[in-house]
Amino acid sequence: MKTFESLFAELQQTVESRTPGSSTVARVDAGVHAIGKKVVEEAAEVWMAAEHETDDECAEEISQLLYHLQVMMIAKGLRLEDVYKHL
Ligand SMILES: N=c1c2ncn([C@@H]3O[C@H](COP(=O)(O)OP(=O)(O)OP(=O)(O)O)[C@@H](O)[C@H]3O)c2ncn1[C@@H]1O[C@H](COP(=O)(O)O)[C@@H](O)[C@H]1O
Repeated sequence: MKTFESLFAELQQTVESRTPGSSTVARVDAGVHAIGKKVVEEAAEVWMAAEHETDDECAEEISQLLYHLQVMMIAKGLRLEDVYKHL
């Protein structure tokens, strides 16, 4: 099973190597404005799922939000430690 750390390492590698066909590369290339819109959209979907959907559907929306937050971190050149130091 993937973890937050293992997904981040995978995405960093995918973007660094510019893996052909990767949606993550395309999202990073689209820039922080587009990524930010996705973060807000996914956050709203988490909220709606928490209120109106099953726990598993809510968990899936949370996983998508985490993914898009990681895409934002990579687009900004942020490392896990840059975020963790604020936790
Ligand atoms: N974990 C994820 C992941 N979570 C969410 N998403 C993306 O976020 C979308 C979910 O958003 P929506 O529900 O809004 O779906 P949508 O409306 O089709 O979204 P858009 O594509 O239009 O933005 C999915 O369709 C995926 O494109 C992800 N895309 C990739 N990953 C993982 O990232 C890794 C690299 O993926 P690639 O870059 O695609 O090779 C792989 O391990 C993937 O499993």
